[in-house]
Parts: sequence; C-alpha cells; structure tokens
Amino acid sequence: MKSSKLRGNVKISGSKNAVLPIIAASILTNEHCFIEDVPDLTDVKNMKDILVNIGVEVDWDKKNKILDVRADDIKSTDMTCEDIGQKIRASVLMLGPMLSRKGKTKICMPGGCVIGNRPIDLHIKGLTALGAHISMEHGYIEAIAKKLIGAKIYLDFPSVGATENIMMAAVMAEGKTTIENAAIEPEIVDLANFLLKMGADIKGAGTDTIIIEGVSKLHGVRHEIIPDRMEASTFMIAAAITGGDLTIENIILDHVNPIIAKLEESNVTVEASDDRIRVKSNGKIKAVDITTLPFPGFPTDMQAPFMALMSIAEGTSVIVETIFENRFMHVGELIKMGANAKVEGRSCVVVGVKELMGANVYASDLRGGMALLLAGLCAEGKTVINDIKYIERGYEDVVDKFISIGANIKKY
Ligand SMILES: CC(=O)N[C@H]1[C@@H](OP(=O)(O)OP(=O)(O)OC[C@H]2O[C@@H](n3ccc(=O)[nH]c3=O)[C@H](O)[C@@H]2O)O[C@H](CO)[C@@H](O)[C@@H]1O
Ligand SMILES: C=C(OP(=O)(O)O)C(=O)O
Repeated sequence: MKSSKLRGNVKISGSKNAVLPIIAASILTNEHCFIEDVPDLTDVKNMKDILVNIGVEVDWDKKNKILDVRADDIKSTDMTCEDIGQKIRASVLMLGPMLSRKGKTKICMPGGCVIGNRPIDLHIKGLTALGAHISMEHGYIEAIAKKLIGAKIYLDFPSVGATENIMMAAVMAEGKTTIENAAIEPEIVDLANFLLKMGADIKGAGTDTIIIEGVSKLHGVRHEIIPDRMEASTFMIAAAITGGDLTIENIILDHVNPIIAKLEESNVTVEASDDRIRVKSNGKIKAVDITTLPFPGFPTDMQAPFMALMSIAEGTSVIVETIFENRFMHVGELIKMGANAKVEGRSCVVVGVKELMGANVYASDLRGGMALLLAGLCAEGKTVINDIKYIERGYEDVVDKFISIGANIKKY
C-alpha cells in the first residue's frame, strides 16, 4: 500500500557532517568541550569511540543531546584499535588535531560511503606543507610532526575534509597558514566558529581563502551544532514525492537554497520563513536537470534523493554527478522499482514514470539508501529496504520521524 501524503511538522537534528569534525577538534584542548544538539547516529558513536579508545573522556547525554569531551590526558596516539576508523569517513579528521596535540598518530584508512575512490592526497599535501611526515602502509596512515609551521596551501579541489583537517592542524601551528581554494560549505563555517570560540585566530571561513594565525593554546567551549541541511533537504523532497504538505523546523534557509530552487522549478510550492520551511505539492512533479557542485551548488549528498523524485516526474531529467565518480549505486535499485533511468558516465538520464512499484531493494550507501526509502513512500505496494544500517549512519530516528508525519513504514 502507498504511504499517505506526508503531513505535519518535523524537526531537523544537528548536522552529521558538522558534528564529526567538531568532535575531532574538541581534542585540541585539555578543557571540557560541550557540544550541543548532537544527533544520535552510528557515525557519531564511532567517532566518540575513536576518542574513548585513546583515553579521552567522553560523556554523551543523549536525552539532552550533549556531548562532553575532555581530552586532558590522551593516553595513546595509536588510533587503529578495532579498526573503527574504517567505518567512517571522518576518522581521517583526527590527523590534524592529533598532530597538533601529540605530534604524531597512526590511523586506519578512512571508510564512509563507497561513492568513489575518495583519495586523501589533499589532506596529506596540506599537512605535509605544515611540516608533517606522512606514510601509508598496510591500510594505515602514520603521521609525525616535530613542529607544525604555518604555510600557504593551495587545494587543487575545494575538499571539505582536507580544508577541515588543515584548519585543525593550523590553529596551533607556528605562524600564518593560508588555505587557497578552500571549501566554503556551511560545515566549514561551523567548525571555524567552534575553533574561534576555543580561542583560535581564523579569518575567511566560508570564503575560498582562509587565513589562520597559530595560537599557543586553545580552551574549552560550549557550542551548538548547525541543523543538518541534508536531513532538511530530504524531508523537503519527501513532501514533494508524496504530494504532501510538511513544515520543516530548525532549518537555516541559506543552507538549502539549491533544493528550494530545484523544487520550485519542479512545480513544488515552498514557503520559507525564519527557521522553518513549508513544502507543499499537488503530486504533479515537473522534470528538471541537476548538476552536483561544491556549495552553494546542488549538493552531491542530495543527488540520489532528488533522483527518486525525478523518477516520478513528468518529462526527462538529466542528472550530472561531478563530485564523486561512482555515486549512482542506487540507480539499479530504483530501476527494480520501475524507474526508467540510464547511467552514462557521470550522467544519469531519468525518464519519469507514472508510478513506482514496491520491491525488495538494497541500500548501498547512506543517501542512496534514503533515495530508496523516498521511492518506497510513493510506490504502489510494499518496499523492503535491506541494509538500513547505511541510512542510520546519517539520519537520526529516521523511522519514527517518518511515522510521525504519516508514513506507512516499519523497522524490522
Ligand atoms: C563527513 C563529511 O563531511 N562528508 C562529506 C564531505 O566528504 P569529504 O570531505 O570526503 O569530501 P571532499 O570534499 O573531500 O571530496 C570531494 C571530492 O574531492 C576529492 N578529493 C578529496 C580529498 C582529497 O584529498 N583528494 C581528492 O581528490 C574526492 O575524491 C571527491 O571527488 O564532503 C562531501 C562533498 O560535499 C560530502 O558528500 C560528504 O557527505
Ligand atoms: C557521503 C556522505 O558521508 P561520508 O562522507 O561520511 O561517507 C554523506 O553524508 O552523504
């Protein structure tokens, strides 16, 4: 049976991609860091465990969504324990803070969504420019720096993770660091705000040139994580795909502009005010083209969910993925559900169909899994999504949130 049109209000959680680097940054001081609005996600648990394994005290008050991190005694620099790092992408973000705090570390090659090769050469280039010696052997990365010294670093691509890692290494390096062609995503700005509150000297975060003057010490901080723009965008698409009417609360409008623009082009009504947004649809979706780009372009993380919407649109949509070379794993599963889609290199042509049909499908990554869930909401008949662990990496209380707005969905 189809889920009904989703209706009601849904509150957005703290951002996964903002909280993970901020947890890493909290070891830059030996004082308490209180991180607020922390989402209960497996990625956050894994990041917390990485810290706990090296002797950092971490107290997670899930009821109040507060993580209290105190890294006054980092007992080990070996972060390879149980290979937790392989489970998440953000584990690589421990390199910068550990070099800064301990002068050395050993971590696993990072995991995260399998959406391309995801090399870390730009992280290494940046940290090496600051004086680190980095070697990679047997799936482990070893980094040593007697002293970090500020440098001018040009990123060949505005990598989010590399910008974050370099910022965290540079805040206590000697002298000035300039990151050129830096990423400008909102999560970079949130990290910079966290570091500024700790006493760092950073200028230009949110622009393509970030200038950091090293300071000798950072102190404890209290900081609230920004709302998750990907979760917000997902619920906006959910309203559209079910012909529903949702009010999405705790949202920063500037962070979701590309989704607003594309939904409006698709014949969806969007009413924005302050920190909430109402998305209404009569179910008649018009096909539009999208090309993923770094912020403020259309986010690669919303490519798969938006493709689910385009599967039932009137007309043909061309979806171009420019950020990751292998981010179309969901296409085959959408085709099982009746979608008419064809991948050609970095592009996918989607010809809208009248209706999708329920099927037994497999999530292969976080956002691809969410695309299947969204498709399942509007499909005729039952959809069974296997491997929802991928979805749970990045969506807090996902099943309960969908049930609260009228979705016919159950977790087994
Ligand atoms: C935990 C987290 O915040 N994840 C986000 C982060 O991932 P992540 O930080 O991994 O993404 P990057 O911005 O680094 O990657 C973007 C592109 O740069 C390439 N690259 C990256 C680093 C490097 O050293 N060399 C290199 O070639 C990647 O292969 C990719 O093609 O930003 C992505 C792009 O917005 C999002 O999809 C992810 O959700
Ligand atoms: C790709 C993603 O996450 P990660 O970088 O953690 O794999 C994502 O959030 O869509």
